[in-house]
Amino acid sequence: MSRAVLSLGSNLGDRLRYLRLAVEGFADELVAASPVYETAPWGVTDQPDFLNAVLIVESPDVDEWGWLRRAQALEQQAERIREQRWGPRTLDVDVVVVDEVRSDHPDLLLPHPGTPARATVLIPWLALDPEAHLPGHGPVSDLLAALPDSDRNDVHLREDLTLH
Ligand SMILES: Nc1ncnc2c1ncn2[C@@H]1O[C@H](COP(=O)(O)OP(=O)(O)OP(=O)(O)O)[C@@H](O)[C@H]1O
Ligand SMILES: Nc1nc2c(c(=O)[nH]1)N=C(CO)CN2
Repeated sequence: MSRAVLSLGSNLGDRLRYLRLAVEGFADELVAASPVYETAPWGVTDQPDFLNAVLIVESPDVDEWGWLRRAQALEQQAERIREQRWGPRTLDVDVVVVDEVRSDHPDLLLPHPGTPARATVLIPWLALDPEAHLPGHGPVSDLLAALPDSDRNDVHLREDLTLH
């Protein structure tokens, strides 16, 4: 049995449709889906706003590499073209954590190294699991509290949008 936290992001085309495509792709393993958030872009800031959300998925048959393969297959289905690091995309599915697994393989870094600094991941994750902790880093609520106000203020709940 493995349980993973996946982060979803889209800032091109019909953003909600792409996030829903990911949810449908994980329908058999879905434990919980977060609310949808509209977020200002970090990294490359000169690009459209993102929709971001987090899923918790669980399966007896899928290990961490299996979750990565599944994530990448869904990105492909979303006609994702990889052009620019941190640039616009129809669908980004990152594996944030898988249980307590640590990996320093460049194709699968676990926990995902961007997580502690990304309010766009921490806020939706906390909405699903207020007790969440990031292996090696501690409570997700503490990580979020350590970020600048401006990062938290860039993440806006979209109560009018749902993932299913
Ligand atoms: N935990 C992980 N989840 C998803 N992809 C990962 C992970 N760790 C390493 N990778 C690798 O990252 C590459 C994908 O990078 P991608 O283009 O999605 O980066 P990005 O989304 O622009 O940046 P970031 O990874 O910082 O969010 C793939 O080669 C993938 O194997
Ligand atoms: N707000 C926001 N900004 C981003 C995001 C994202 O998911 N949300 N993903 C990026 C590349 O992984 C780059 N910048």
